Amino acid sequence: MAPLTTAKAAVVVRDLRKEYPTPNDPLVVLRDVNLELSRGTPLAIVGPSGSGKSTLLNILGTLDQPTGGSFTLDGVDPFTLSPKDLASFRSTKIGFIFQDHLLLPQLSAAENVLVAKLAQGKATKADGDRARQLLKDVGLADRASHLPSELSGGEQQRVAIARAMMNSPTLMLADEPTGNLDPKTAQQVADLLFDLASKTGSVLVVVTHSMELAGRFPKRMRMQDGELVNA
Ligand SMILES: Nc1ncnc2c1ncn2[C@@H]1O[C@H](COP(=O)(O)OP(=O)(O)OP(=O)(O)O)[C@@H](O)[C@H]1O
Repeated sequence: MAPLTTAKAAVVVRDLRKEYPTPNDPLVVLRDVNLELSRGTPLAIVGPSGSGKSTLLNILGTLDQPTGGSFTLDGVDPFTLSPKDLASFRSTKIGFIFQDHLLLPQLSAAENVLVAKLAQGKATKADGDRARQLLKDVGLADRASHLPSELSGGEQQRVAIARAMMNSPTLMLADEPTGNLDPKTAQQVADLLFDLASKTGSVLVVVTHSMELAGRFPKRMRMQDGELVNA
């Protein structure tokens, strides 16, 4: 049985389980995952291919539902929310950074940072100012009007980081954020992630195969046999 919840933990995962039906026995990907993270505790999750890292990240991102156990973010169980409330919870509480940054090719860097607000049809002047400040924070003040195709891979990933920060999320989830970058750019992007997460107090969770990236985290865990263990 997992220990009792710590009141100040932003992320609390208890006995989390995820299984997929198969014609025979179900495939159990997450067996018994427990995790507690407070603001300012960056975590790297490592583990072999197929061990369930992305599955866990998708559940923390509320993109997928567990089949057992519980997950709360800022004290809220997102899976009890209506689809509309869940979408709003996700967009305000969670920022995503993927290996393939998934920028919209027809939008400028600044519009990509603002995309969640534009999709809601209500980007205010203050939102525009924040997007510009974020682009400045990631070192791209002079690239705000560039299209993704006019930016390097590292620059595109920095735009994706600024986009993830737009709503000052409680939780920043990154799946192989430096996977497609050369070593020097990867280091710059990792530095930026740390800086921004510590500046904003977001909980940063990164899934990576890179031991170099994982080695920089104060807290590292490994997915092993469906459980998270200290690495
Ligand atoms: N929708 C699904 N239906 C059935 N099985 C799935 C589904 N999604 C993932 N799996 C299985 O769950 C297991 C864990 O997958 P997951 O993508 O979480 O692993 P991972 O640790 O992120 O791997 P990698 O490092 O290669 O990205 C794999 O065996 C995968 O085949």
